[in-house]
Amino acid sequence: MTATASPIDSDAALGTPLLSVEGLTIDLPGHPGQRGLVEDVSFDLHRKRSLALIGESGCGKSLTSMAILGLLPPGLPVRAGSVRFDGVDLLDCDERDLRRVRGGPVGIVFQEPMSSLNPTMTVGDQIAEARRIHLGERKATALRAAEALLDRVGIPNARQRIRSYPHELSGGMQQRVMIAAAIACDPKLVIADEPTTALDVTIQAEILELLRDLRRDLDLAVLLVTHDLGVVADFCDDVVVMYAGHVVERTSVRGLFYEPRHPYSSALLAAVPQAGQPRTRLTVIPGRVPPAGRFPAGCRFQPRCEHALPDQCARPQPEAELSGGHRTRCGRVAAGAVTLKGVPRG
Ligand SMILES: Nc1ncnc2c1ncn2[C@@H]1O[C@H](COP(=O)(O)OP(=O)(O)OP(=O)(O)O)[C@@H](O)[C@H]1O
Repeated sequence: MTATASPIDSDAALGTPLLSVEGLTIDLPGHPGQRGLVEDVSFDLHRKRSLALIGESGCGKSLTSMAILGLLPPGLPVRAGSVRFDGVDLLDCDERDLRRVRGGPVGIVFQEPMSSLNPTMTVGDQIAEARRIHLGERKATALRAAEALLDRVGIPNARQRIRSYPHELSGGMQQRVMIAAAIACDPKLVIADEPTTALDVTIQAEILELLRDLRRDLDLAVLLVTHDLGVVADFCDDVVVMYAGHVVERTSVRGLFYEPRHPYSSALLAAVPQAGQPRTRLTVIPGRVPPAGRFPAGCRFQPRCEHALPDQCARPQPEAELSGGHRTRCGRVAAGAVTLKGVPRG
């Protein structure tokens, strides 16, 4: 695995972020004000860049991405924070305003296309409907655009395929339709939550390639939710590592792979097989992510961390900024008491 993304860019050089999540906190239902499902999550995504939200299952990646567009399941309250997109705080928007954002300036691609596509409408009508709502196009114009979009995302015989229903397409083709719908109204940002996880490995690579081309051609910013570090290395510029609802590290992809600054990130990297390295036993992170409601005080990774000091790590760990905008939520790393291993260079 190679981290090919750009070196760490300073926030100042990149200008105002397109998306800025600040202090996002989501309560565990029935436990207001306690250790949240997602707590004090902050990150910036700049125009034309791609940022990965990574972490093991249950770390809060999906809740964070759903909260951005007001799509949290009912009963999950956002206690605090802001989500500024293009200057507007989406947490202050009502449902009507959010509908204008979703599928318009922000496209969404979910893991399971079948649960997002309408099974009773042809794929052409679904894409055309988005253009009619968001861009005010007439039906015939919108259908022509839908055909061009299906062609753009690599669906053969687009003229015929606009009349297909989702169940008549393979999983990979359905995901291409989802992507066509996501880019239908000239978005600035696409949020993709595990877009390739449900697909065969060969199809996964094709879908990632498609997303990469679209990102370049359409100047898109992409927020990618994934637990696949290979995808992160191939596709992303920046990365936010989440653990048990906290952001534990924020950096460039290069920063993460070569100079991780949180023991959890370093442990994640050690658990990935390295091509070209002699076969050795893979390191496993002992234990598992604590269930919601059982998060420990202070550093939530502390019970699984080989570098933890019980007294110190049970205290709150504020995020510390290191050189080049690299941020960690480990007080021991920030103080220089712990040195961590990344992947070998070369
Ligand atoms: N509706 C809900 N009510 C209570 N807890 C929930 C609800 N939805 C999610 N959670 C909990 O919130 C935590 C974060 O879930 P989330 O789906 O964001 O994790 P994730 O990192 O995206 O995991 P995965 O990779 O498996 O999708 C988990 O502990 C989950 O059990």
